[in-house]
Amino acid sequence: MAQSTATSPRYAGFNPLSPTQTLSNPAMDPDSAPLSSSAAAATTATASAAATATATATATATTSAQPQKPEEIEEEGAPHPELTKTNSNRKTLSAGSSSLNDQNHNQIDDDEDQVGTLPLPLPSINKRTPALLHPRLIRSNPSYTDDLCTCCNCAYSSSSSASSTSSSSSASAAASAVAKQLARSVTATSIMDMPYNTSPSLRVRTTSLNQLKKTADLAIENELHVCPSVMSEELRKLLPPTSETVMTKPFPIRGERTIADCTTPHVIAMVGLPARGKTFISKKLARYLNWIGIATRVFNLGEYRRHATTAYKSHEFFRADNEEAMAIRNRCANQALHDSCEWLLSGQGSIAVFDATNSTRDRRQLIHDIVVKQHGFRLFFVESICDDPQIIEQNILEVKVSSPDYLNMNTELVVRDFLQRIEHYEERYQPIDEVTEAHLSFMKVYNAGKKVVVYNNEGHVESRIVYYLMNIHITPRTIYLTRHGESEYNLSGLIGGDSNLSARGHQYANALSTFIAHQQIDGLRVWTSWMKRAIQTVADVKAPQERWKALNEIDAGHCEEMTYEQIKERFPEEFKARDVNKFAYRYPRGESYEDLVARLEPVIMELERQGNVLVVSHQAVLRCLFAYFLDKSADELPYLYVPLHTVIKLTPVAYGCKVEHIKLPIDAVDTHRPKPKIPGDVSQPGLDGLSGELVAPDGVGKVLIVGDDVATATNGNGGRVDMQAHQ
Ligand SMILES: O=P(O)(O)OC[C@H]1O[C@@](CO)(OP(=O)(O)O)[C@@H](O)[C@@H]1O
Repeated sequence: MAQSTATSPRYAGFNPLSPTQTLSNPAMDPDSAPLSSSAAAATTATASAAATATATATATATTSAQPQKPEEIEEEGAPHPELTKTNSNRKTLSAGSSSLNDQNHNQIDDDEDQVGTLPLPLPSINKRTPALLHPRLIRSNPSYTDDLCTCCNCAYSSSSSASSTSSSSSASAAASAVAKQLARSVTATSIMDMPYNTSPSLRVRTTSLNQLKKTADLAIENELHVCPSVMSEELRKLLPPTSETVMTKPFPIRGERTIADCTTPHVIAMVGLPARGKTFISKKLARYLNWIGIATRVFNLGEYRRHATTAYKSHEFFRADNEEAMAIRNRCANQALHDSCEWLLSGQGSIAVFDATNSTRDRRQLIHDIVVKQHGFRLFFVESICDDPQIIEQNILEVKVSSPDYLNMNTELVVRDFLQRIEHYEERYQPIDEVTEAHLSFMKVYNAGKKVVVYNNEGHVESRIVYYLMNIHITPRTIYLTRHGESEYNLSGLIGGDSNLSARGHQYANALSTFIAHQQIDGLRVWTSWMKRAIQTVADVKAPQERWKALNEIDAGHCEEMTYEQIKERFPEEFKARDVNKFAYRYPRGESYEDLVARLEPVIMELERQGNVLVVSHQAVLRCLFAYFLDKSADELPYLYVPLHTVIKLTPVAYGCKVEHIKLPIDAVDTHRPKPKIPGDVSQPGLDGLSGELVAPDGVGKVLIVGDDVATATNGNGGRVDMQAHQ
């Protein structure tokens, strides 16, 4: 990724109060590294400070308020990829094909019908009950619009009660409605369906609600007939989590933080010409948001179109005057948007990413009308603008060539056809305009992150998205993950602690340095935890080294330096509870995997900014990092197989990651404890059957065994070793 010439201070001068900000990418800005100071030393950043915050308060929105017709089909989204490697067969694109077309603002609106059912496997929709909705959503429902609560003007009141004659009786009736909704949600839904019901504190709430469910009698229901603002603390705890009822801790854990921050569903709508990396951004963003605990799903219009028709024969399909195709495209766009909103309403997710070109003002207005006005959701546009022919070319060659649209087609023809497809879009493309579309909230990413503009940032979720997208890059690189060499505690089955390497652990340290030297990795940096076993493992690795406290192993609290058997014996209930929900389980006075993910977010952010990195850490920590790159769920994460004396090599490709497991030929104990069939059982073989075998679970990668010739080769001449500590 090209480096910006203007730099910004931490968070790139990002100021939510400023309506327009032009930000530089902080990728090489030492100040913006969350934990790293040494990263700064390595950067060649041309970091002048001060993001050019060209805050222009553009107040007048001249956008037409008339009902909009979806005039243009906004599809795009062939399979994606990281627009990375150069290709020797690369064709040069005509300069004209990549130019942005800011003209054609007077475009026709094609007709649109809201029909069209696609055979997509969408989840069944259970509407959220109002009690589970954010007040904004309740307000957006006509039956809840008129009367607000007399206590606090919240939306816990409604006009739905025909009997309400005064404001107080209206409030009481409304409270009653809410209580009924609550009771209904307790009985019929939904707490167990909440995406984050794994959080320990939610577990408490779930239990309470389940009890309530059992005993739900009139008395309890009556007690709930008050606005949450005046409800007792006790009662409020029983409410399903809404923005009013979730009490976050000073350092909230993942699930709680998520619910509190993301109570209002969001639609992230992509904007941009084809081959501008929109699908890449969508998928990567979704992976990140899911990993931090915000349930996110991508709705890719290209997939809808391919389900709807096999009519695509050539770029002619995308001509603006192709009425038949336009009708199909419009139907698909409407359906995808409709499904996004339904999915959010169902309560299954918090963020829907609408991956389409959305390249005209009218289309964006229509999206705004549906998402914001009709549903009361938040809407954030992410426009990817690219006039660098090389990036566009790479994108076409690496992603579009393998698109189902071009099965069995010669590469040259694909490139030609796709460039013509882009031209059809260019005829009508209208980049987001901060004057005529001043009511929108958006960011613009230029040339894969060289420059970023943020406008009307509305909140925390948007800020995180902006920050994340400012940090990712598409430069080819490789990340190596490995655990420390076998430790003395590993040998005796003790968890945690800070022991030294065993004799075999030292052998692994030698083998690792040899392996790394043989790889001849350009600009490699080495990150380790602060633990002795990790630091000893890279003693001979010749590359700049950094120590991250955030990479320390999971804190087992009272169970530190015990074997699993000892924990089972001394704390049987705790031991069992961990097996029941290993992701959410927090050791007494220690951490959970959920906590670990939160602790590791800055590491991921910094990893995204870096080039080649070797991370030497621990079993639980590496599971979390691995899960981010492989898009693994919270259920799978704590059981990912990360054996000792094995290097996991991750190479970004297309929209994902190539994974190689490279086992160096030094024996080690197996510390993997599979999920037992019976919680708390230490004798039974696990459910995943991984114990003792080096396999690449789920076929996610291949296992390579590096031969003795490499492992015993002499160390290469290494580079400078500079040590930095991170806290
Ligand atoms: O979450 P589980 O499966 O217990 O694995 C984490 C454990 O792995 C261990 C080894 O048992 O990690 P490591 O040796 O990599 O530091 C423990 O220290 C740690 O508590």
